[in-house]
Amino acid sequence: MKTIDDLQVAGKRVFVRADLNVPLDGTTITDDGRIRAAVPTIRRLAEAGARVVVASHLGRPKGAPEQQFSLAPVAQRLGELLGTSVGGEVAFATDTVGDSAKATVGSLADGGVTLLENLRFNAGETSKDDAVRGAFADELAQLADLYVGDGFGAVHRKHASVYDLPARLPHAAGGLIATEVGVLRKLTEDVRRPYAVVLGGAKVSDKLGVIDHLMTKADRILIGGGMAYTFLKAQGHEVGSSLLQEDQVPAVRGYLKRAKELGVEFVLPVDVVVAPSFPDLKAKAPTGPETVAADAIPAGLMGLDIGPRSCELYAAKLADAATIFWNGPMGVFEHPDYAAGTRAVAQGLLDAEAPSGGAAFTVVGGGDSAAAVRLLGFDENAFGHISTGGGASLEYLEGKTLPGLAALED
Ligand SMILES: Nc1ncnc2c1ncn2[C@@H]1O[C@H](COP(=O)(O)OP(=O)(O)O)[C@@H](O)[C@H]1O
Ligand SMILES: O=C(OP(=O)(O)O)[C@H](O)COP(=O)(O)O
Repeated sequence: MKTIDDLQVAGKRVFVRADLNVPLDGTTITDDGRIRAAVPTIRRLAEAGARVVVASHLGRPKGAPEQQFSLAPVAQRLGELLGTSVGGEVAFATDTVGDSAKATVGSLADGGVTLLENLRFNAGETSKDDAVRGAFADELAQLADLYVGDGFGAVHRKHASVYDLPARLPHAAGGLIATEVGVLRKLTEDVRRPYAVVLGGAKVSDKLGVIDHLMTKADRILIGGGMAYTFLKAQGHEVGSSLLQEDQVPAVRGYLKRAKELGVEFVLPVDVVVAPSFPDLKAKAPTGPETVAADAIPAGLMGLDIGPRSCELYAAKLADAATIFWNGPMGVFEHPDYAAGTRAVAQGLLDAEAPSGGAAFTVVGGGDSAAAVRLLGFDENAFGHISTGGGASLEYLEGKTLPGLAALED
């Protein structure tokens, strides 16, 4: 893979595919970790005299503009973080390949930075049809002379800006991708054991598939968050109105059976925190949740965090691990009533000590997991590595060819 050093960028329009998919509360960015992670590559390009065209997705709009997913607040924050290297300002294009994008890119001076509007406002970005994606990539290619792939969190997506565009322009990998791959590679080689993997979050259908592979690598797999209820259902328990991937229940039953054969330990919640409905994350008003046994979730109630006994169990299962990979919050940590499980697991990572002595090597992956660690007040430097990609790092660990990495190869 070429790096930025292999490109002559001065005076050239350089398209940087970043992952600036940050959590928002209205138009307020609640955690800017992914923007901070994107800054070094953008700054280097700008300081080398490139005209930098930054692009990203945010959330999952359905191929048309939706104001709540606008990247406008991100442009402002990116300008603040880049500071003097761009005069504190990043020009924002209110579309991706339309008049605003053409005009903004056209008026860039050497060393200037622009951010395009959300790539997913265009159906071509995520289309499964190669020709439709290709046509959108052709339009994007008109905006740039060179391509730098640096959106690690999206490299597992076969999307136009990630996969098709680099085929149309001279390309290189940015510094963030190089760092992420460098660290995660360690987890695919000889890991120190016991190796524990913690999985949670809400992207259940996306991430259940990786368990098949993780079972051949990890000694223990701890399941929480929205992921837990498909497992509890597979064990024959009712899960009320909790997040459930019904069509995956048979597959999960298979994982549990195979894990026994392989001697891999699955750790599931023994109790869960439930409420009648999903909490209002804006108001953050107390919701009066109750804790119930995981095998006795009442009909109509929704599991929103692992319970206190599960927190203790998970901490104990992490305590003697030598290597830990964690993706996905244990509960709806954005609301204080459902943050305890995520806090317990984060603390568990920090307290873990390998049987041979010394702190465990810990990796936290995922936009929300990384945000949770910071928002709950943990020092991000206390972890071995905080990856900007959740699904991306899981698929990397699986040994899959990731479209956004394959496309950067020569
Ligand atoms: N039991 C649950 N029910 C619904 N959503 C949940 C539950 N537990 C966690 N979540 C949500 O999962 C989201 C993060 O999931 P995900 O995107 O998969 O993680 P990451 O971004 O770290 O990869 C958070 O917004 C959190 O509120
Ligand atoms: O947030 C992301 O992934 P993650 O939640 O797995 O860390 C990336 O920005 C990818 O987003 P997507 O899962 O909507 O393609």
